[in-house]
Amino acid sequence: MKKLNGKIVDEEEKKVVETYSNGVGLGFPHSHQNLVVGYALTVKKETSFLKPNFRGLARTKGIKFVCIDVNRPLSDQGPFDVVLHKLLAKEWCEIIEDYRHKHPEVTVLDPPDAIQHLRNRKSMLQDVVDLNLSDCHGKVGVPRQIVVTKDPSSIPYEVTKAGLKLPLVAKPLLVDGTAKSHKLFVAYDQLSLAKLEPPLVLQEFVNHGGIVFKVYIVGESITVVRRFSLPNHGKRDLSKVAGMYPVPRVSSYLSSADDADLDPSIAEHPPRPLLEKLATELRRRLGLRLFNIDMIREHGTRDVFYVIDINYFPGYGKMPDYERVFTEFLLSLVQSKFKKRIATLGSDYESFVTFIATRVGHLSLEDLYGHL
Ligand SMILES: Nc1ncnc2c1ncn2[C@@H]1O[C@H](COP(=O)(O)OP(=O)(O)OP(=O)(O)O)[C@@H](O)[C@H]1O
Ligand SMILES: O=P(O)(O)O[C@H]1[C@H](OP(=O)(O)O)[C@@H](OP(=O)(O)O)[C@@H](O)[C@@H](O)[C@@H]1OP(=O)(O)O
Ligand SMILES: [Mg+2]
Ligand SMILES: [Mg+2]
Repeated sequence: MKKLNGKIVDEEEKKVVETYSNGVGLGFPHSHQNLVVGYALTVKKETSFLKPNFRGLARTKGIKFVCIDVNRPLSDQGPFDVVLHKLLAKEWCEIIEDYRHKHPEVTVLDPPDAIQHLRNRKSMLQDVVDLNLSDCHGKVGVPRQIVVTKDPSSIPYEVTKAGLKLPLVAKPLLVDGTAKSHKLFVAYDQLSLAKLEPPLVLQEFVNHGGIVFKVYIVGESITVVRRFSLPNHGKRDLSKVAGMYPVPRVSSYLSSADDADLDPSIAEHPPRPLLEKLATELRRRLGLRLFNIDMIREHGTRDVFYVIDINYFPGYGKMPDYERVFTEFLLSLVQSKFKKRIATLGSDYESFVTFIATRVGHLSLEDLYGHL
């Protein structure tokens, strides 16, 4: 640790600051704006997301991250331009909701009730169902599933009634950030289903060639990575297999499947127009800007996809180039805020400011707007 500009910084962060301050790297113009981003994250998330490289790059663009003290009133802290948060406590949701209403000038990422929608594995997929994306360079649906809230002994009956085909993936209904909420099982026979612990969703297993596409959304940006997933089950194996098997967390591992030597018909990314449409619609319907979509391609097809999971503020630290993507995203939030301010002043004023800005090369639009 060393001191830089009066602040203690990590050696690695300092190196990044120096590199980008010398004009090497990103290629976006130097900015003099100061953007204060307050964050309320678990220590685990802070470590995996706010890595020195990212902090350093953001700093060169005038972005400062400030840790929110959840034990002190939020309005006494800051002032913030943006608040990033992923904490689960109910009290926190109330605090942040109240803060949003009292401070409409602050961009809160994202609204707590919209995040809450993703905390239930049924409601998280409902918007994909409603979207009915069937003719956009491919088809996107969700696997057939039922929700079981009580009486595990009734599960075999419910499964038969709904006509679900084995094997089934059993997932805890609520995703509450605990390790337990990520404990999944694949059930191969009706009897073992009765041993499961509700509340849960039972979802048909879809053969997909062992690859899952993680589609990361950061505002308008979409990044797709491939990860290893569960292998296909064969029809012949099915008659021999019984019981319930825990799902290993293979797809959470850092090792990406992007460089693996894969069958192109399995590895080919979902078509870009399909992803654009899906992301745009989900962003709007969910009212979220930071999430990821786990998608699989039905084995043997080219364009039939299933969304199996949507996560709020996922592990962006594992996303390639996330430092640049996030920095640009945070800067774009300020720009759109300025544009909104100008719009409220009327179109003549907007043309005037644009005219001045384009002629005063060394001043950025933000510098000018800052005086409004
Ligand atoms: N319906 C399905 N058919 C086939 N495989 C599935 C299905 N659902 C889940 N899987 C496999 O199980 C893994 C975990 O499932 P899922 O993503 O729903 O769980 P999660 O605990 O929410 O994971 P995350 O860590 O992404 O939040 C998937 O990445 C995929 O490999
Ligand atoms: O860090 P968090 O606690 O938010 O954990 C999230 C984890 O991110 P991490 O990689 O930073 O651990 C994510 O991994 P990726 O799929 O994006 O790889 C994913 O598993 C989320 O579902 C987890 O959120 P949760 O569902 O538990 O709330
Ligand atoms: Mg997942
Ligand atoms: Mg998940």
